[in-house]
Amino acid sequence: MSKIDDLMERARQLKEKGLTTGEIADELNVSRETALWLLTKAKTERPPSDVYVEMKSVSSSSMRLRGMARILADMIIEHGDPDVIVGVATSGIPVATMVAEELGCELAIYYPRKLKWDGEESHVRGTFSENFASVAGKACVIVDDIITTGNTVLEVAESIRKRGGNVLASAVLVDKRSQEDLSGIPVLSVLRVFRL
Ligand SMILES: O=P(O)(O)OC[C@H]1O[C@H](OP(=O)(O)OP(=O)(O)O)[C@H](O)[C@@H]1O
Repeated sequence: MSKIDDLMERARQLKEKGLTTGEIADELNVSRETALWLLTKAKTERPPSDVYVEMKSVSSSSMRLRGMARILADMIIEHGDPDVIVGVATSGIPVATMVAEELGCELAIYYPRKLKWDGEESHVRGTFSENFASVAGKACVIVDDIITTGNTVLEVAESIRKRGGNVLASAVLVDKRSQEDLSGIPVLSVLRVFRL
């Protein structure tokens, strides 16, 4: 099965489970336009300009993830001296844990709004887990696996600031947005995807 066929099948299965096009886009880490194309036009029209990043070869191995975490940790220390690494659920948690260990930082966990969305409530907020470190009064670095639109990082940054924390930077394995910063927050990444 080709990668496109595989993605079409995954998109179809997610749709059957009741996910919206936006949720399918998040799940597959592609743009909304690409998710819609996979669901409706992949057999007839050329795809929108987008890239699909296969993370499984890294995320299925803790040893490989540790290698990536070391690279991020090395980049983070050039940007300051964080107290707390904020891991974004779900896929950001393993790499954030390893980055925190590398840097000797505390670990906080943030559950983004979209993970709590149940299709009804529009006022749902993301939350920090009470079982991990607090961000209040601390220098924080947000760690996730991938940036697609940047909305998740911006949501986490807003929540950190509301709780009295300071955002030093965000650090991800792959940055599909490819800009130096997100509303002034430096974006550090192992790989950055540029559209030509
Ligand atoms: O830059 P954005 O457009 O906000 O997208 C990036 C977010 O999307 C992915 O999460 P996903 O919703 O797939 O959940 P997961 O962490 O459970 O894989 C990824 O892990 C980031 O958290």
